[in-house]
Amino acid sequence: MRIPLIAGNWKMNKSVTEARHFIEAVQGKLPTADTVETAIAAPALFLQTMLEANQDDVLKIAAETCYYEDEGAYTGETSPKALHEMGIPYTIVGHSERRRYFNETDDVINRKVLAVLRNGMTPIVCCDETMGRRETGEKIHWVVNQVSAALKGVSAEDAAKIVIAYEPSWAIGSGNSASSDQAEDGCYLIRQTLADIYSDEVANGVRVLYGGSVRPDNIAGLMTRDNVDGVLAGGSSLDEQSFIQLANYQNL
Ligand SMILES: O=C[C@H](O)COP(=O)(O)O
Repeated sequence: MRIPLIAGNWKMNKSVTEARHFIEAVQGKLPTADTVETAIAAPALFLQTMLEANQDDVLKIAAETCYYEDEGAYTGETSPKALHEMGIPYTIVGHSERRRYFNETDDVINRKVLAVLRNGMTPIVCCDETMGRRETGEKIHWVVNQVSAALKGVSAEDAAKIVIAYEPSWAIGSGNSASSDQAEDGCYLIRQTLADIYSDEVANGVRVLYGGSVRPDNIAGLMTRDNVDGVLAGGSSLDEQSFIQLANYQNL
């Protein structure tokens, strides 16, 4: 059984103080991890404060990115080794904003996936899709290529542990979520790609999330779909009450 994962991605928002207040506010209000797992990915400079405020340890504190080397002369980068040492379990890799604004290529994303796994963490690998490609029917190649490139050299054993997020660019921050049919299509395609690369067993164990304008008023419909195992929410994860609602979507 795949335990749903409701994850937030704060991007470059909030201050350290606001981050601490958020974590304090959600204590005791999130489902226990054996029913629905919850995570917030935040800028690296907030993580220690968030870990310290996370007294009940239900919420997973995650990173938004990291570098693909463990240490060395890479000014300004975040070490996956150091993240693991802090107790960070998840790191987002290959978000479309990293691809677009920081020129992350499939090769860089693949190296980061390998680095996150090598350091005992789980990558949340983001898979993008542009409106133009969706309309011209190129979606299949685009999604399949991104998943295949990101997982190059990843063993079946490691692949079984990863999380993949299907995040169409046209839905991110637009207020227009994919419909539940579109989300299911994208997540199914990713699972089929995993089955082709590895096996049905691996594909059926991997959690595939949908991301793009997920809100408390549309999460329940998305989560009814067979291949949608959770969400990666941006804007609606910034407010604690909204995130608590997302996490408790089964009661909405
Ligand atoms: O990682 C999260 C996605 O970029 C979605 O962001 P959004 O919920 O603000 O559309």
